[in-house]
Amino acid sequence: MNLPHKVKIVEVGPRDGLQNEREIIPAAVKVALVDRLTAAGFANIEAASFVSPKWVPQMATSAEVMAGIRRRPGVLYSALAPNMQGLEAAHAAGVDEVVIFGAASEAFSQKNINCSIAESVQRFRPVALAAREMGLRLRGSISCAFGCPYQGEVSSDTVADVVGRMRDLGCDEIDIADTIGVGTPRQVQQVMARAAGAFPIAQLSGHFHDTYGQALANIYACLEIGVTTFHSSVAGLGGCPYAKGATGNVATEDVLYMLHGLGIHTGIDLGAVVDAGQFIASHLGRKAASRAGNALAASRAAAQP
Ligand SMILES: CC(C)(COP(=O)([O-])OP(=O)([O-])OC[C@H]1O[C@@H](n2cnc3c(N)ncnc32)[C@H](O)[C@@H]1OP(=O)([O-])[O-])[C@@H](O)C(=O)NCCC(=O)NCCSC(=O)C[C@@](C)(O)CC(=O)[O-]
Repeated sequence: MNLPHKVKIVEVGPRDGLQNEREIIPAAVKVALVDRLTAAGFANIEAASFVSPKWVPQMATSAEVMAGIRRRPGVLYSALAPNMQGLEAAHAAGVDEVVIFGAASEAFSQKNINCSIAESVQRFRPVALAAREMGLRLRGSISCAFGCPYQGEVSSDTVADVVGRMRDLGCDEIDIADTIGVGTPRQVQQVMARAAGAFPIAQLSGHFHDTYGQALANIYACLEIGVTTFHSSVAGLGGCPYAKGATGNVATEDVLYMLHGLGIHTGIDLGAVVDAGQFIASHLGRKAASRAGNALAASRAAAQP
């Protein structure tokens, strides 16, 4: 089986990773995290979210975060924007890419963005048009592509249908998200292959939460069928406030350890990501949820005189 030589990792820790934290994290800590991730070599960092602060209070400091970070030329800084209000705030804050986020589950769509799938597409249409006029890159994200915490099964037909709608809105990239981490490798290949019938596989990305410990296997399964973009979260941070019980995204350190071990180029310095993971974990007062990150940090500490 031929695996790709190069993979793009979108670091989503500062947004997906932190949005679910109960204690409000100072903007300066978020800025320091994004700066560390920039220095580690990511080409794309999801740094902020311009959603209603009543819905996700942790993301209320997004404009402050965007204003504080040290940008490296060529790096894409992304943010969620569910509606025109979010888009305008994201544009004013200087994001490079906005993410419209829908779902393949009607129940989740209602819980997360307070509207049906069809209504969400109507809401995204002016956002997509305006984002184009503003010269912003546009990404679409589809939650619950492998299962839903409210309605259970989700069909691959529905995923492909939503992919088609996101494509018609002009998305440059579309994320197929396992919000609650229930997908398994063969299912993931089937859903991705259906999605690739509606949108080029080179512009699809896999966004896996690791709730059931399947995320690395699912990424490997995606590599086998030609997916080359994945999302991950430093220190395995994360969870969705509207998907109770869902744990964090797959840890970036674990993904990098696997990809580099496979000889796949990412352009990212794993050691610097381990440092970033230890930094944010220590701020949050708990151990990082990355097996490779913690092992590398421990072996480094053991090697010190
Ligand atoms: C979509 C809405 C706004 C609809 O929420 P709504 O209540 O139907 O909206 P509304 O238009 O009636 O507005 C209600 C209030 O929110 C304000 N408002 C409205 N929009 C904004 C905005 N953009 N920025 C700031 N404020 C905003 C608006 O001004 C108003 O304020 P009020 O008049 O009551 O004072 C809401 O449901 C929402 O913000 N949802 C976001 C939920 C969310 O962020 N979830 C987590 C991200 S998705 C995710 O994590 C999944 C993903 C992407 O990672 C992939 C995966 O793993 O599945």
